[in-house]
Amino acid sequence: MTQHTPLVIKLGGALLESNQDLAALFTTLNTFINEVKRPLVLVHGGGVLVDNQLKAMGLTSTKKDGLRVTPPEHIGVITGALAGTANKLLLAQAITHGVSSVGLCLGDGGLCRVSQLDPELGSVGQIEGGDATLISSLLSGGFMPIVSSIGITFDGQLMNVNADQAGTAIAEVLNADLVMLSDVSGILDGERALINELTEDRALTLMEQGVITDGMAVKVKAALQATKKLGKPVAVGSWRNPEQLLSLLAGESEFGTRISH
Ligand SMILES: Nc1ncnc2c1ncn2[C@@H]1O[C@H](COP(=O)(O)OP(=O)(O)O)[C@@H](O)[C@H]1O
Ligand SMILES: CC(=O)N[C@@H](CCC(=O)OP(=O)(O)O)C(=O)O
Repeated sequence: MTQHTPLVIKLGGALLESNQDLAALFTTLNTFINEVKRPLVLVHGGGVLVDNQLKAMGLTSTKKDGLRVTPPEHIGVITGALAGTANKLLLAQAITHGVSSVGLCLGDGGLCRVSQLDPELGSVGQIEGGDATLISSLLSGGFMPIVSSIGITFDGQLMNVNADQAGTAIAEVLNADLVMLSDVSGILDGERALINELTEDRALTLMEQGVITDGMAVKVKAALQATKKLGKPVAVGSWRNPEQLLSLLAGESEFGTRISH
């Protein structure tokens, strides 16, 4: 990782359930920003929050191949959970930890162009490229963008985009380095042991064998695509070990799983 290459960190939504882990992570980010002085962008999910909000509204939700089936009547609640509550909780953490930040969604400034992925999934979006202008000017102004995975189609429909796909797409738009932080130490093999280096061939085998499943399969597929487009590995690790994260961000240590093609 070179000094001025932007770094995109994708945060999995389970982090939002723990104030202690949130505080530890933002303390680390503050240190990173002050010491390493590298442009930083956060992209976040919030799957757990979406589950809770839908349940509270008496709505049931299903997933297909790790993606949430999103009937158009659910998109308002999901937008509220992701672009509203999750985004603003993270912004609040940034403020209280002294990190100047701006909360955005994929539609702001044309950051990501989004279209419907598959009519069977309803209001689920896929990203077809984007425009780094807004994020670049925020980074130049010393702000850390915090981006939710809600997108808007060219004809104004709100879309629920998987946050791993949003993270990889934004890393591609910025030609950034990418670290994906989840609730596990990295990608685990059939014996639940951490895999340090994961290549495409092994990833495909582990997905076929049902060892990498659900949200992790979506993450690995998105990461594999990003490693090809970016020409560099993507790291998947835990938000539970911010000290390790700092070493990784400083280019000092191995961390979680490195995915390469
Ligand atoms: N081989 C695997 N290694 C690690 N986690 C896996 C694996 N296969 C499935 N998972 C599941 O994937 C989850 C992480 O994916 P996801 O819930 O989408 O995370 P996030 O919200 O952080 O993006 C883990 O908590 C775990 O339950
Ligand atoms: C289409 C789709 O699956 N959207 C995801 C968006 C949030 C997300 O990806 O959150 P995590 O990073 O916490 O998994 C969802 O509705 O759960």
